[in-house]
Amino acid sequence: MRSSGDAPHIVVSHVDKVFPGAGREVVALRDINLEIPRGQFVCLLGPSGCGKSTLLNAVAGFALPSAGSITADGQPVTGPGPARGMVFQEYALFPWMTVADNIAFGLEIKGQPKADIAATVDRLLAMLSLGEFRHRYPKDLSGGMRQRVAIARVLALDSPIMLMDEPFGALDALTRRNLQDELLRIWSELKKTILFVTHSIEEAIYLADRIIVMTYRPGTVKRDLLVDLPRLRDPAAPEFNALKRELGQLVMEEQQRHHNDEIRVAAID
Ligand SMILES: Nc1ncnc2c1ncn2[C@@H]1O[C@H](COP(=O)(O)OP(=O)(O)OP(=O)(O)O)[C@@H](O)[C@H]1O
Repeated sequence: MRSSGDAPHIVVSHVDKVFPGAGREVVALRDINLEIPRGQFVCLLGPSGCGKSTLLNAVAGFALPSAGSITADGQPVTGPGPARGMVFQEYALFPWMTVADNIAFGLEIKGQPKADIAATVDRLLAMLSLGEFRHRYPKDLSGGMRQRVAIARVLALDSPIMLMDEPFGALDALTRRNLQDELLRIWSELKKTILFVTHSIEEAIYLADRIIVMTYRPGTVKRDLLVDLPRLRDPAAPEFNALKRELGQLVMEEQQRHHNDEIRVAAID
């Protein structure tokens, strides 16, 4: 028998998600089955519209599946819960709160003692190199700094699972790489399970233990592959490039289907 430590941390079982539409419904997900072990870094990869965010939101509990089931940290997902922290592309910070207060917010809601909250905030400010910015407001920060605060805010809650929806999509290339490296450092230190949405093939190969390539409408698992390259990975290395070519082909096929679908819909309208 397996101990709970060996049980998959996230289980997605026969999940469908159908959005009703005027005239035509959208099958965003069809029969998704995934078992994600504790501590694995998984990227969901695919072109726009293939259901990556829909799947992430289903695991988060924001939008439940039309059919099938999801368990996370051993519990059925029936809504958002403390085991699953979410980082969005749009930083989702409170603009009227300082950096430190944004990080402290969730802990205050939980009613933690003030001294514990202060200690956690100090630790996270240091971990994400935000010490100098603790009294600043989000509007006075760069996009990269805001995203550091968003990550710190989720880490404050100590969720074993981090769900990340294109968190670095709006950042310039250098800031993005910098935050990818920070995330890898934090992940290896804190041993979180991460489900990370991206449409960047390079980002997926740079970060993930495992890449799930999704198909466009209906969203299904097209390829589920393990990335067996040592970290930190070198995007110029031949093995990295070989994988990039292989995944590029898969993603392009789905992009083409997306394109054809748009032409078909435009012709009907
Ligand atoms: N609330 C909704 N109502 C109707 N259709 C929706 C809704 N949310 C998503 N969809 C549709 O479901 C499909 C999957 O969308 P989803 O946002 O999950 O894709 P994605 O892969 O995350 O794309 P992107 O990278 O553009 O965010 C799309 O065709 C989208 O139009």
